[in-house]
Amino acid sequence: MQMNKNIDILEKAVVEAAQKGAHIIVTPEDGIYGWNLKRESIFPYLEDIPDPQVNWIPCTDPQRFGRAPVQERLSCMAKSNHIYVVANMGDKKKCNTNDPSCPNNRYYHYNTAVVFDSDGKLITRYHKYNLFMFEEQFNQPAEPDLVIFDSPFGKFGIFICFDILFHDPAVALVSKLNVDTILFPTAWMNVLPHLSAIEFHSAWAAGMGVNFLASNLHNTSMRMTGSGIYAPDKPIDYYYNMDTEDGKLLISELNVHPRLSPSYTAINWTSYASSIADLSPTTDVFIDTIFYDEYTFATLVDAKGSLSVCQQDLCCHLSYRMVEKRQDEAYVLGVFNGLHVVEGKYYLQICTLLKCRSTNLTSCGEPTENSLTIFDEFSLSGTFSTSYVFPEVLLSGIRLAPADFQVLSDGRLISKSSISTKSVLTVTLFGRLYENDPKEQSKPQYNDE
Ligand SMILES: NC(=O)CCCC[C@@H]1SC[C@@H]2NC(=O)N[C@@H]21
Repeated sequence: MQMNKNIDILEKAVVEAAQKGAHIIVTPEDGIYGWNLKRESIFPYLEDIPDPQVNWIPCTDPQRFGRAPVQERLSCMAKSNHIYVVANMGDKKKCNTNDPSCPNNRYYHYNTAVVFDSDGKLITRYHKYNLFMFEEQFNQPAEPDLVIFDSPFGKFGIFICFDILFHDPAVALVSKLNVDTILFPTAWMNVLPHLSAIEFHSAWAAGMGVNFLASNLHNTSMRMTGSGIYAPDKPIDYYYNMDTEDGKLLISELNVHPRLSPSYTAINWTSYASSIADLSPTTDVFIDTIFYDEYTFATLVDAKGSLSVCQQDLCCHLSYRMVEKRQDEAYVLGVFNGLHVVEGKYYLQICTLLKCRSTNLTSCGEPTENSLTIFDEFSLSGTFSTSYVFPEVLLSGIRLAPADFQVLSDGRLISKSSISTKSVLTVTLFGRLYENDPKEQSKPQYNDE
């Protein structure tokens, strides 16, 4: 009954999307079974989801693999509206005591993304690999699955929420399997200045050169808002709303093969910064934290200038010009080159220009949402030792800046002339050095019921 209430909401969106001509719809993580569930309490919400190779249309043969009311309903929704439906649900897989990892209740529980094609056939099943904290109700699969499917509208890959911060399966889907579009159910809590949903997801699409369909839950009390339809060169449409509890259906048209579009060029992220003759770091620096990481910062003292800050082999370089140096706002250039260890371990290389929460420099890196300073121009680059760099630009009021910046093939993130009418909050090159990640993420495996 509870899951049907949630599916009723999703169904309205599916019907509207289909009526408006959409070919595929993505719905959010946790959108059907909900929240605050432990291993024992989630069990009744799980279904056995078969390997899609069985060629099954649950809508027409609902009992073939036992009771499967969620799969039956999703399949019928896809079939009757003639649209691909992507949803998140729970899978259960029986195991036995010969398997030392088999949980006490003899079932593995998986956080799972399913796709039904427009005939209602189950065509993919993906088990989330990188579980976030608070997901003790689920098990991590033994290996990351690279789940893809072909359709008349391009080649798709799928992963879920926290997966986006890691190499497998997210990066491998693009670099090894060349997918055009990522399907991304998520339940994303926003963290400024670098991990707000619309900011980071659009940057990942740009850095990886793919279309990205991000469907987030909308729950402002949990800082969850921010869905988007992103192309590599710009966000096509997005929704961010911390003022009301209203969700929104986003519908857009995308290039089926974004990397074939003339605007797409491969980027050498190190080239420009490495070529600057005088990249001697600014001497007047200070240390402060952003989301538990210790950054080295230098202040933008004048209305225009050039600054460099370094941590080990990562040097970040900024040239900028402000319309006016406001006395009531402070901006800094920051660098972080190290292992992030809170809520998961991942190695970051970050260059960032950001507005401090107040003119007190101890506030730099603390979340802040608004600014008044206008830049005529900026150019940010870094000596990255990774090719995985995600370019973020966030404007005052948590808005994206689709037409106001570009990334040059030598790795510079530069403003376009239109930036001089907007107030900038953060400009960031968010790099991930996957090869420096610890092999084991030391995640607890929850075995108790
Ligand atoms: N549902 C998930 O898999 C987790 C959401 C990811 C949240 C991102 S990752 C690190 C940051 N911490 C947060 O609270 N939000 C950000």
